[in-house]
Formats: sequence, C-alpha cells, structure tokens
Amino acid sequence: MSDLASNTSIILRLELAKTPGSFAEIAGAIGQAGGDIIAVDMIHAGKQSTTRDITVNLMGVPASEITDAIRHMPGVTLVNVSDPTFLAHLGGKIETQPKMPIKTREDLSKVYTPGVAKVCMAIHENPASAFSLTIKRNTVAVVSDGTAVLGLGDIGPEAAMPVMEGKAMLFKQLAGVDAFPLCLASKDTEEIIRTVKLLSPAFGGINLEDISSPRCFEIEERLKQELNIPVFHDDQHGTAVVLLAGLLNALKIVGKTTSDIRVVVTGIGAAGVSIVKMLLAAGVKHLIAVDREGALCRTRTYSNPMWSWIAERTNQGLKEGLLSDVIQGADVFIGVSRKGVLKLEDMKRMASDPIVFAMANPEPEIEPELAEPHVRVLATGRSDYPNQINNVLCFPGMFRGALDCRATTINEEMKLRAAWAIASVVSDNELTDQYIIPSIFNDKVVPAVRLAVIQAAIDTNVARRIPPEFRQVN
Ligand SMILES: NC(=O)c1ccc[n+]([C@@H]2O[C@H](COP(=O)([O-])OP(=O)(O)OC[C@H]3O[C@@H](n4cnc5c(N)ncnc54)[C@H](O)[C@@H]3O)[C@@H](O)[C@H]2O)c1
Ligand SMILES: O=C(O)C[C@H](O)C(=O)O
Ligand SMILES: [Mg+2]
Repeated sequence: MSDLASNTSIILRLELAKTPGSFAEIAGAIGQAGGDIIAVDMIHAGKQSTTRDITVNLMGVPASEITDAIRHMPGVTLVNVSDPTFLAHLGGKIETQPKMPIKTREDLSKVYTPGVAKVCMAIHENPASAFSLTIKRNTVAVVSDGTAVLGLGDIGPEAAMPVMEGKAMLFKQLAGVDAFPLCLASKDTEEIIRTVKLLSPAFGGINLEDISSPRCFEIEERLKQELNIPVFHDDQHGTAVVLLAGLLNALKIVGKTTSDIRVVVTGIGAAGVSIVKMLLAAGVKHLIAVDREGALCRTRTYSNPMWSWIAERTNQGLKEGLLSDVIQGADVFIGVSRKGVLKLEDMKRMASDPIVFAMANPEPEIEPELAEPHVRVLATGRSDYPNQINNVLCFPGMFRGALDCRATTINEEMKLRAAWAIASVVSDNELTDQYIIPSIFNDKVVPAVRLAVIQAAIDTNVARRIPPEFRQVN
C-alpha cells in the first residue's frame, strides 16, 4: 500500500509533437513502466502539436516511475501531473442550492421582504414551527475541532474540512439530509459546547466528528443534556453500531457466540470506548481493552473516567501488558487506534478462525494483504477492500430516521436496532467471509436503518412526530 493509498491513478498532461506513431510509443513506455492507461482526453489539437490528458492507473507503481519513463522522450513535453483525488477537491466538494428560482418581484416578495416577515412572526409565536418553515427539519451540522481527524491526529480545523465536506456529501447522497461542515477554531471544551449551542437553532441534529478523546465524551454528554435535538458523536456511536452489525454476521460464519468469544479492542479513544460499551450491551463477556500503555485493568487507576468504567467491567482475568501480551487466544481483534499496531506474529497467536477488524483510517492496524492469508474474516474501514466497517453505514440512516420523527435524542435502543438493521441487510444465504456487511451503495441500508431508528424512537418516547407510515389506521 502506498503512503497516500488513495492515490491509485494520475493524470499526465502531455504536449505531443505531431509525428506519426508518437502516441503509440508513449503508451508503450507507460505500459513498460507498469502503468495502465485508462483514459485519454484530447485537450487541444494544434497544427504542430496536440495536448492530451492521459489517466494512468498506477497498479502499485510509484508515480515517478511512470513520469520518468516519458519525461525524456523526443517530441514529448510533460506539462503537468495531477492527482485525481486533489482535482475532486478543487474549490471544495459541496455547495448550497436554492429550492426555487427568484425570477419576479412576486417571487422576491414571497421569499424575502416583505413576505418573509409573516413567516418569521409565525415561528416567533410557535417556535416548533421552525421544523416545518425552515431548513431545520432536514439539516444537520457536522461539527469538528480537527483534533482526531481519521487516524491523522490533531491536524487543525482547516485541514479537517475535506473530511467534513465528505460526510456532508454522504449525508445528502445517501439519505437526502442537508449537512453543513463546521470546523471550529477552538479545542476548549466549554467554548465548543457554547458554540454548538449558539448555532443549534438552525439545525435538526448535530453530528460531532473527529473530536479527540476524552474531551469528546464531555462535549457530547453536555450537549445531549442541554439541547433538545439529537447530538451524536459519529466516531463513537456510528462506529460502534456498524462494528456490532459486522461482528454479529462474522460470528455466524465462524459459528461462535457473543457470550463465548474473547475480544481484544485496541485504541480506547472515542471509537474504542463506545465499541466496548456496545459489545458489553450485546452480551460479550470476555473482553480486554488495550491502549498505548497496555491492557486496562481494575488494579490500576486512570484519570480518564471512561477508562475506569471500562476497567471495572472488563478483563476479568486481570491481565496486564501490551497488545502482544494479551492477544494470545483471542477470537476477535478490533482496532480503532492507528496504522501498524497489530503485528503479524501476534495475529498468528489468535484462536482458530480469527476475526480481525482493523478499522484505523486511512491505514489499518495491519496491512490487509499481510493479514488476509491468516484470518477467517478480515474487515477494514476503507472502501477499497471487502468488508468495509465504516460509520458511513450508520450516520445517514440514523439521522434520516431521527429527523423524520423529530427525535429529541439518539438513545441506546435506537443504536442497537440500527445495528441489527444493518446486519439484516446481508441475508444468511448471502453471508461469506468476504461479505459480512452491506456496501454503502446497497440502497437497502438507509431505509432499513431509518425504519429501525424511527420505531425505536417511538417505542422509547423520544419521537415528536409520527411519520405517516407509522400512524395507526383505525
Ligand atoms: N472505520 C470507522 O468507521 C472508524 C470510525 C471512527 C474511527 N476510526 C478510526 O479509528 C482510529 C481512532 O479514532 P478515534 O476517533 O477513536 O480517535 P481517538 O484519538 O479518540 O482515539 C485513538 C486511541 O488510540 C490510542 N492509540 C494510539 N496509538 C496506539 C497504540 N500504538 N496502541 C494502542 N492504542 C493506541 C490512543 O491513545 C487513543 O486512545 C482512527 O484511525 C480513526 O480513523 C474508524
Ligand atoms: O471518516 C471515516 O472514514 C470514518 C471515521 O469517521 C474516521 O474518523 O475514520
Ligand atoms: Mg471520524
């Protein structure tokens, strides 16, 4: 896997002298260097030369080997090399769009002064009508402070924007939810809480994203208490929901049960804490949580209250030591830490039919190519390998459901039922080692999660609106 693993292709802009055969020579040189031409676009056709964009699949070869192969060819000028991933980000990835054009004075006076004033007053008199008369009912804020962006760490709010824009795209494309990326220039817990509260009137829900632990726990908890719209820290709960879905299906393949398996979870940050809680709620009994300093154990004291909570309820055998000391005999490894944390020799000491969910992004705890021959079920957080365990399978449907029933919160029951709903999209006769979890492009996922979430919200009395298909017909 290359360092920038998503960089699997490049676009070469070439100016070519008009001599017979020149393009065939270039194609040959690229092929010999190991690249595969997947597209050729004519940019300019002049009398003496032509300019073409050649898209080359790198097939694992460093880009420099392809460019070196053609740079010095006679009659060829390499004008530019671009990375399609960067091109997809030029100017950002989303924009706002009016729902109706403003063509006449009459249109203007409806959507703007003076017509808008009576709508403002209607909301003033009945604040709940903001849900029907503004973007609130379909709009979520994706809030980050840039402190735990993917596995890249504290890279700051500007650098976090591409991820948050990506989440907004997925919200819209997969579930029709409008989402705004809001990256805040503060790491101060109180300041972040206050800022989100101040912004909240415009939104029907708050999706917290890539905020490092342990601050993320207090920020989410306080916002849940102080706001009456759903607040959901995606890295915690979205990840835990999808993980549970994948695990339930993987266990069917290996014929093991939640109460018998031995699980090691590595990286007890935002995602890890929530995963541990969800696994305990789902009936896992033998679990060891491991962070940088080793296994969490109740014989030790922790300044992080979440770690104390976990240490009290896990690691019954009071094992101490690093991952390599506690992984022996484990049925399941779950990684939400960082690249390279799981060593092959340690993985080989797991129980038979090992399940390995290496979910660090963008690079997993172990290279999939290295792990694959030695595991029964392998999953990563990435879209370019089978079994993508990624919170994108949860957050669009979760918020679609929560918005549609105007839920005041997202509770445990809603998360648990979302996990079952995701798992159930893969039927028993479709299940294989390579297919434990539906693809994000499976159009059954969002509707299944939405229905499960709405039903759970109604059952637990947090729905403020009953969507038509849930209304009883007398
Ligand atoms: N696949 C998914 O859907 C998904 C969802 C959320 C997070 N993630 C990934 O999980 C990772 C963690 O995300 P987070 O939001 O929980 O971040 P976080 O910063 O809250 O937590 C990371 C934790 O990993 C620990 N850690 C770092 N190096 C370690 C090591 N060598 N051994 C053991 N523990 C180590 C840190 O101390 C920290 O507690 C990131 O790579 C992120 O991209 C994946
Ligand atoms: O952004 C992702 O791909 C998943 C997750 O939210 C992460 O932080 O890694
Ligand atoms: Mg995230």
